[in-house]
Amino acid sequence: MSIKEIVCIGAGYVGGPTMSVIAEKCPHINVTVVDLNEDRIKAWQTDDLPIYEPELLDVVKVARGRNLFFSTEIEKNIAKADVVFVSVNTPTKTFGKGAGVAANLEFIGKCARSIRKYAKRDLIVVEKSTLPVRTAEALEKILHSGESDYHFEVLSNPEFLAEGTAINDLQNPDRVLIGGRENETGQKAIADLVEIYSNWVSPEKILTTNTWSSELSKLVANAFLAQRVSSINSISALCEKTEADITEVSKAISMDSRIGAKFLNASVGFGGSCFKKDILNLVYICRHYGLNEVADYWDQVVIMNDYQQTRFVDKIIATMFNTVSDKKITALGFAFKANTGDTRESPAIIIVKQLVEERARVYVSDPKALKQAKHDLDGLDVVLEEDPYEACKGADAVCILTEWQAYKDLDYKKIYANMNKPAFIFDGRNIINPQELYEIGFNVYPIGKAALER
Ligand SMILES: NC(=O)c1ccc[n+]([C@@H]2O[C@H](COP(=O)([O-])OP(=O)(O)OC[C@H]3O[C@@H](n4cnc5c(N)ncnc54)[C@H](O)[C@@H]3O)[C@@H](O)[C@H]2O)c1
Ligand SMILES: O=c1ccn([C@@H]2O[C@H](COP(=O)(O)OP(=O)(O)O[C@H]3O[C@H](CO)[C@@H](O)[C@H](O)[C@H]3O)[C@@H](O)[C@H]2O)c(=O)[nH]1
Repeated sequence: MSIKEIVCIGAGYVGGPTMSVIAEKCPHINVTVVDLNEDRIKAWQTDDLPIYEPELLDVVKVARGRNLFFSTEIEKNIAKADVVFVSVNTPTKTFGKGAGVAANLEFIGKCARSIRKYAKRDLIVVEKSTLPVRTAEALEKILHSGESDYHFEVLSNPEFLAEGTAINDLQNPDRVLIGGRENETGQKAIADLVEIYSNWVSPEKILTTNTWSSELSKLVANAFLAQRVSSINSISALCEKTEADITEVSKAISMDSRIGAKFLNASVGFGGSCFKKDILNLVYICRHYGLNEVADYWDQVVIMNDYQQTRFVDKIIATMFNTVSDKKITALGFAFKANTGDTRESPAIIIVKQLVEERARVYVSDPKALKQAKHDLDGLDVVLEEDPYEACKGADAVCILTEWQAYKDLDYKKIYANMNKPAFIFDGRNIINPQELYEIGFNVYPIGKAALER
C-alpha cells in the first residue's frame, strides 16, 4: 500500500515534532495531528507553539497548511487514515495495582477503542508512545474485539528524540527502530513504514525487529542512559570526599573507547518525563515475571538519582551553617535540562520544595520554564523572576540547577556585588569556573569537586 494519509493521536512533545518532520520530509503524504486538548491544538496552529524546541517553528512553517494539519476532530481524521501513530502520554500509574511504578495505559487503550470505532479501512497502528513490552498484544486484542470489519496491524516504532535537540534527532536519527509481527501482514506493514522513513533516513539506519524487541529496546535504551548518569553521580559523591575531581575522572574513563564520552556529566540528577518513568516500568515488568534481582538492579538507578537530589540540598544546608531559614536562595534554572521549557520530573522541583520546607526564601529564574514552574510550585511561597540579576539580588546563595548557556555567560562580579555576604554558589551542573568565582569572592561548591571556601 502506498501511504497517503497519516494521522497521529497526541500533539505533545513527541507527536508534534515527529509529525512535523515527517510532513517536512514527505510532501506527498498528508499528516494530521489530533488531540483532545483544544488549547494545544489551537497553539499548534499559531506561531506561539505549545512547546519550546529549537528550530521546531521553522519546520512547522515549511509544512503547516501544505501537508501538515492540527485538529481536534479525531473521528473524522481516523476515518481517512492509512496509518495511525499513537503518541499519547503513558505516565506512571498513580492509583491501584502498580501505583508509583507501572505505566498507566488508560490513554493508549482509549486510542485503540477510538481507532476500532472510527476506522473506515484496514489500518496500520503504530505505537510511538513508550510502552511496556507486550503492549502490542493487548492493543491487537482491543482492536480486533467486537464487530470491526477491518484488519489492524500493530507496529512498534519507539521515539528516541531528546528534548532540546528534537529536530536534529528526528532529521538525523542514530537509528529508526520498527518492530512488527513475523507473519506476512506484519512484514508488509513494516515495509510500508520503512518506506516513509526512507524519504530521509538511510537504509542502514532503519532497524527492523520483532515487536517485543522493539518495545523492550526503548525501555532499555533509557535505562542504560540513565544508568550512566547515576553511575557518574554516585562517583561525584566519592570525589567530594577524596579530592578527586569528577570532570577529570569522567574524562579519564571516557577516553576508553569501550566506555565513550557521552552522558557522563555529573549533575543534580536526571529529570525529564522519561527516564524515571521508563526505569520504574522496567522494574515493574521484571517483578511481574518474578525477576526480582533484575528489578532490584535497575531500581538502584532511580534510588541513586533521588539520593543525588537530596544530597545537593543537604549540602546547601550543612554549608550555610545548618540553617537556610529566612535566607534568600536563588535557583538559576528550573527546566530539567537546557533548551527546553519542560519541567517534568525536573530535579529543581524537588530541590526548591525541600528548600521551602526548610523555610528558605526561594527565588526561581529560568529563560523558558517559568510558566511551567508557576504550575509546579502552585501554593508555595516562591518568587519567580525571569531576569537572573534581579533574582540574585540580596541572595545568600545561588544554585545553578539547569545548564543554560546564558548562565555560563553571566557577569558573576555583578551578581556577587549585589548578594549578601558570605555569598555561596552551588553549581549543580558544573558550568562555571570554580577558581574564577572564588577569586571574585564566592564560596564555591561544584558537584564532585573540592569546595573553594574561605
Ligand atoms: N517527551 C519526550 O521527549 C519523549 C521522547 C520519546 C518518547 N516519549 C514517549 O512518547 C509518549 C508521549 O510523550 P509526550 O512527552 O509527547 O507526552 P505529552 O503529554 O506532551 O503529549 C501527549 C498528548 O496526548 C494527548 N492525549 C492523551 N490521550 C488522548 C486521546 N485519547 N486522544 C487524543 N489525544 C490524547 C494529550 O492531550 C497530550 O497533548 C510517552 O509515552 C513518552 O514516554 C517521550
Ligand atoms: O551527562 C548527563 C546527561 C544527561 N543528564 C540529565 O539527564 C536528563 C535527561 O537528559 P536527556 O536524555 O538529554 O533528555 P530527554 O529529553 O529526557 O531524553 C531522554 O529521554 C527520551 C524520552 O524517552 C529519549 O527519547 C531520549 O533518547 C533520552 O535521551 C536531564 O535532566 C539531563 O540534565 C545528566 O545529568 N548528565
